[in-house]
Amino acid sequence: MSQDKLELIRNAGPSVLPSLLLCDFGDLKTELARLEDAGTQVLHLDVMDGHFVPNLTYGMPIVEGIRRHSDLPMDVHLMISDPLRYAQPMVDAGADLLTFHVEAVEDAGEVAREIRSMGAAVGVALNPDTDLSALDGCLDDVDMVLVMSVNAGFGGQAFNPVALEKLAALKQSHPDLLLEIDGGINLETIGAARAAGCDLFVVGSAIFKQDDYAAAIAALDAEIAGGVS
Ligand SMILES: O=C(CO)[C@H](O)[C@H](O)COP(=O)(O)O
Ligand SMILES: [Co+2]
Repeated sequence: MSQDKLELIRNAGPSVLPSLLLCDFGDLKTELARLEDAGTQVLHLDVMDGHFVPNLTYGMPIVEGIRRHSDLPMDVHLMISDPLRYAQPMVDAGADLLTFHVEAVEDAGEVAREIRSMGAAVGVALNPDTDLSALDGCLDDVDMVLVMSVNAGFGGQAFNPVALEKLAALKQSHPDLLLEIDGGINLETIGAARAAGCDLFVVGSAIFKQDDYAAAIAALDAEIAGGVS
C-alpha cells in the first residue's frame, strides 16, 4: 500500500504539498475537500511534541481522521524527540511517508531501516543549522530528504536560503533521491527551490491565508513551472 503511495508521491513531483498546520481543524472535512478540488496530490502533516520543538500539534487520531476523509498520500513530518516510539502507530493511522529529524536520533540509518520495515516510505529532515554531513551513512536507507528552510516548529516564518545550497548539493550527489523543502515557501521563494532541484514543496501560510486555495496553488505551480529543473 505505502510503496504504491510512494510511487504516487514520486510521480506527483514537482508538486505543492499543503501543510495542514494552519488549516481550520474545526472543519477538517471541508478543508480536505477544498484541497482535493484544488488539485492537491499529497498532504503534508506536521506532528510536533512540545519537546523536540517548542510547539504541540496533533497525533494519531487526527492522522487517522484525515485518512478516513481522504485517499491522498500522507507525508507525515515528525518533529518529535523519539520517532521510533510513534512510527508504527503513525503507519497504522495511515501515514504513507514518515519523515523524522536527523537531530532527534543517534543512528539515522537504523531509524530509517526500522521505519521501512513497518511498510512506510521514509524521509529524513534537517534544520537550517544542521550540516549535510549529518546525513552521512543514512542516505541509502531513505526515499526522501526534507530540507528545512525554517527552524522546525512553527508556520509563518521567513525563508532561510541556506536550504537552496543543500538542495543543490544533494541533487548533485544523489540525483535519484526525492527532495522536499519546507518553511517560508511562497511565490517569491518557490522558483529558486525548483531551480535548486527540489521536487516537493510544502506550503502552509501561502495557501491557508488565501481565500481561494485553488488559485493560490495554481499560482505556486506556475512559479514551479517557470523554474529550471
Ligand atoms: O514543518 C513545518 C513547520 O515546522 C510546516 O510544514 C511549515 O512551517 C509550513 O508553514 P509555512 O509555509 O507557513 O512556513
Ligand atoms: Co512540515
